[in-house]
Amino acid sequence: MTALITAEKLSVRHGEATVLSGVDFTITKGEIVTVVGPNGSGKSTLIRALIGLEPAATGQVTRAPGLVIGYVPQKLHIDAGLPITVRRFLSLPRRVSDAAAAAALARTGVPGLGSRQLARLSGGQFQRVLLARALLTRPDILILDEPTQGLDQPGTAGFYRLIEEVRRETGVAVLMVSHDLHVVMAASDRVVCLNGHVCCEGAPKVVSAAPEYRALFGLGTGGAFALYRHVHDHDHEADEGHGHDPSTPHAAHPHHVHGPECTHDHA
Ligand SMILES: Nc1ncnc2c1ncn2[C@@H]1O[C@H](COP(=O)(O)OP(=O)(O)OP(=O)(O)O)[C@@H](O)[C@H]1O
Repeated sequence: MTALITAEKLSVRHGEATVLSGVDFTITKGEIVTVVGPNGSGKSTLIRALIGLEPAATGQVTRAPGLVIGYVPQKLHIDAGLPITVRRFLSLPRRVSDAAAAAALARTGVPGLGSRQLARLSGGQFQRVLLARALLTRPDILILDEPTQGLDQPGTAGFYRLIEEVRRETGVAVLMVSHDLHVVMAASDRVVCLNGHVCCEGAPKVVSAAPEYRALFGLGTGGAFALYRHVHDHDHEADEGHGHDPSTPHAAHPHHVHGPECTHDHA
């Protein structure tokens, strides 16, 4: 397995505050990994540190040589008064041919939008245009910070299906931050739960086979809430032996599934 990005014992500080501590993380070629966790748990910070936009206070981040990253940030403010068409936007910062632009828009399910004003797109169309622009760089890894924010449920499910198709066709790895817990569980190879440190991680299919998972996810939004209320009742000290190796995922132990109650520190 080729590691594209690896973090070892990564800590990140914002001023006096330690936002992330002791994070070990790896994503390999073609994997879809989703980071979940409560607001302020450091998800965007982790993404930015992995890309190199935030310095590590301690530990280190290693990226494969020549790695091409297609990054879609959490917030991209487009001034409603800024006259820019989708076609021109796709050529920023690097010019792409009309054929390539049209193909990328078709691939992401928004063919023929090229002449539209960027500021006038719907939320779902805009996310697909952002994805099209990221794909035009032929990335080894797509990094998407809450790509379905503001989309309705069908829009969200459709976006994840698209990501999966693109991965299948191109072999691109995908690292996402998401709050859409139901879809995340269905659409990710691996889920990492963050709360200042990695609380738990593992293959969703292992988690989804567990009765505890069904109790959490079979209840509509109640299930999602239950996930966030979960009491993290195990001792991390006792876990040190298997750490966060995805081959022995925390998620193999259903009671390890997620939750802000896992507020204790590894340090
Ligand atoms: N540039 C910054 N300067 C100071 N503090 C920051 C900065 N960026 C983020 N923080 C703080 O770091 C913590 C983690 O923020 P981060 O955006 O990584 O969380 P998140 O898990 O992505 O949250 P959300 O789900 O709300 O998007 C928060 O307490 C936030 O206030």
